[in-house]
Amino acid sequence: MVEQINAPSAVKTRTPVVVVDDLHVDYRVYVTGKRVRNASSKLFKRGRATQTVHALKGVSFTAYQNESIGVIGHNGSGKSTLMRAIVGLTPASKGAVYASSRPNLLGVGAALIRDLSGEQNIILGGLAMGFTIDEIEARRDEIVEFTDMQKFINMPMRTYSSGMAARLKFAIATSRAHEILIVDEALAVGDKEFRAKSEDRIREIREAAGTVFLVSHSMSSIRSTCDRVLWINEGELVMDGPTEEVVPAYQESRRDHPGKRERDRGPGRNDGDGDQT
Ligand SMILES: Nc1ncnc2c1ncn2[C@@H]1O[C@H](COP(=O)(O)OP(=O)(O)OP(=O)(O)O)[C@@H](O)[C@H]1O
Repeated sequence: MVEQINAPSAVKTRTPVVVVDDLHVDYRVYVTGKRVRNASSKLFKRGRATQTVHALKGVSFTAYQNESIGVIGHNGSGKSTLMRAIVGLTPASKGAVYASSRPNLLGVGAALIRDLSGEQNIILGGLAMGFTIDEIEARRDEIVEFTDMQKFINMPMRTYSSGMAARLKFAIATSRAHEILIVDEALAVGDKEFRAKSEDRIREIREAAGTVFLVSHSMSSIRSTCDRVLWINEGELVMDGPTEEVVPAYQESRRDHPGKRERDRGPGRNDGDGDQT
């Protein structure tokens, strides 16, 4: 599927890789201990009532090959839900997601084992991503070098800090070429130097004809990595456009609502107000 875009001097072609069409996601949450009416006996009895959280309310956009798309919005706005729906981990209540190939949510986390060493986890994570032992062996040195944890690579992962574990996870997951890669806050726990390296790698993936979604509260990461930004607010896509337009509009809205800035502050996160690391 190729969309033709008319330009004044030439006809440019862009290849859509993800189409999100009027996507709605509802979560049903049990409210424990709430009294619900028993219809047959007309008596009240203790039971479990459900409440619906309408996390996404009709989001639509098209992502194209070679784009690096930032996804921003304050806590609980629906960013992760959108990413999980794109990958297929969270079902749509209404609407649909179409993708030209299977999108990958960064994280071989589920495959990694805390009692194994970093080295053993590289093999395990590589196998989980479909590499053969020979292919893993060929990438091993580059993965270790990327983590910059040569001294710790034979120690059990349970001895790693959250930042070290995130480095290893990022290095393993991005050792493979991805057509559609989703990075959800993976950079938040890294230090400044690692974040810069990770951002370079995201750019490399994009240059190799990949499409990258980066969910982040760090406007500096978004600015240095993304050419387009989706701003999600209360489950709705409020703005979709060039980074240099969407980020200032988002920051301006937060200046008007300082309470949101406090809510978004969390460990390792930036609140989008500036270019902190
Ligand atoms: N598994 C779940 N069950 C019920 N409600 C959920 C679940 N996951 C998310 N929600 C709700 O859906 C809404 C959107 O959450 P989501 O995690 O997508 O937000 P987010 O923008 O990624 O937030 P953050 O920036 O804090 O990571 C929130 O109201 C949240 O409470």
